[in-house]
Amino acid sequence: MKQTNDEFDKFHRKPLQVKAAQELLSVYGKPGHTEQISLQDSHGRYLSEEIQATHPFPRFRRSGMDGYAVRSEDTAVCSSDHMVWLDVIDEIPCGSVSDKIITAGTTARIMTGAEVPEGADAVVMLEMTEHREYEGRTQMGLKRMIESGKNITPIGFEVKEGEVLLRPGRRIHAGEISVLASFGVHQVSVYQKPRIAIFSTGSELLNVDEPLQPGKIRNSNTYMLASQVREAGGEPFILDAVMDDLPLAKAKVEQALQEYDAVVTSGGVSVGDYDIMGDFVRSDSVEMLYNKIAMRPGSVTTAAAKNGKLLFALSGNPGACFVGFELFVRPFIQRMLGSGKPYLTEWTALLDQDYTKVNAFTRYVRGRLEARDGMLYAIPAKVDESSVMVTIKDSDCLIVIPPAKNVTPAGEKVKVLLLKGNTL
Ligand SMILES: Nc1nc2c(c(=O)[nH]1)N[C@H]1C(S)=C(S)[C@@H](COP(=O)(O)OP(=O)(O)OC[C@H]3O[C@@H](n4cnc5c(N)ncnc54)[C@H](O)[C@@H]3O)O[C@H]1N2
Ligand code: MOO
Ligand SMILES: [Mg+2]
Repeated sequence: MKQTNDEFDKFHRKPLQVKAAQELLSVYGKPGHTEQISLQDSHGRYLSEEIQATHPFPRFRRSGMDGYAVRSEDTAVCSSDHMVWLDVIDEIPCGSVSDKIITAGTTARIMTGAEVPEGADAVVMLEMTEHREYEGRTQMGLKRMIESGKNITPIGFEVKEGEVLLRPGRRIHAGEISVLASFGVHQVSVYQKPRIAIFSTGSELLNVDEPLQPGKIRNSNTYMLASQVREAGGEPFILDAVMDDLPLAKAKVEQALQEYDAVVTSGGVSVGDYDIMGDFVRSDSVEMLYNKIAMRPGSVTTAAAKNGKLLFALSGNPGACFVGFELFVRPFIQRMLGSGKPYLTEWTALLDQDYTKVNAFTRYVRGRLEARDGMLYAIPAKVDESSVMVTIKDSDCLIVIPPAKNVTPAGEKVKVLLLKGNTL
């Protein structure tokens, strides 16, 4: 399905479907190098090793309550008018192991989390018991029958020995950290963060710390992309923006392609006189993969390869730049991190209101998800033009509107791609 450079010119581009373009890219970005880091530093990183349970968890019969370890059969005759008294033969704080065996007529005081002593098969809550000193012995009294197993967490209740707990490519969050800590994995093997070079093209761009000048704007795409790279699990390297100057951009991209795992640029991919990235990918310097996608925003989203590395030349329009990253760059980064699910998670929702724009291409409309009356609604942003920046921040999904000649009505089932909380 790959197209050659000659099949394209600036104005006659052959649009690829999003899926086809994603497939074309999918041969790039194999899981990369790994490194060992400390458990404390592993939050947000991607595991590169399989974690198996080296022991059952819990590893011993664990008391779930502060109370008394008993033999349930000793309590069989308990009732509201018959108190059974048991001799207290030990006290077991958490972290200690009793060397006593609970035999008929005896019990041991035990704390939550402590190992239940041999002989006992249940734990009685402290609040259910009474106490006395009787003929020089400390005794616990009980009026309720306790069934076997009560308040004891059995060995291996959570995890059996040898069970696979985490697989390579799993992003490490609080729950994973807890597993790693529990099994003593203090040095964690993770994939190195893919190193992604980012730069914007455009003579109109000012640095964020520069005062505004007539006709110019501050460069927001570079920082937005850097943030998206981080979110996707990569490490962004922000290079200085370049003016609309082809030789300059060419030198910069070629250099960056050697030094980084991939290069992401924004701007200059349309048909304008100064759209130099479009000219660059058509040059012999790189192998163009596509320069038109059947989608909106970002129809001019472009990609090229050189020596097995990828250049993602995204549109300069902020909305198109954002979507282009999520659909094409993010999966590449995710693949390098061993992720089995590199693409945004897809759900189905009901369109909250009529979507009136029509198009021959599939639209990825920024929007918000809301749950009402047990149904999930997708609410398109009020303004979703490709050139609009400010509503990106209010979006937690992309609503997929297939090519439509007419209004897409409220209540229609639509696919939504989750932008947040998409990690498992
Ligand atoms: N005659 C045509 N004109 C345009 C077409 C077309 O098909 N025929 N397509 C339009 C569409 S759709 C898009 S999308 C844009 C794509 O533009 P480029 O990718 O070439 O991007 P630029 O021309 O460089 O910039 C577009 C827009 O974005 C602003 N921009 C650029 N870089 C940044 C940045 N780093 N931070 C913030 N904003 C940025 C730039 O100032 C422009 O306003 O082309 C349409 N035109
Ligand atoms: O590339 Mo433009 O963003 O399709 O609208
Ligand atoms: Mg342009």
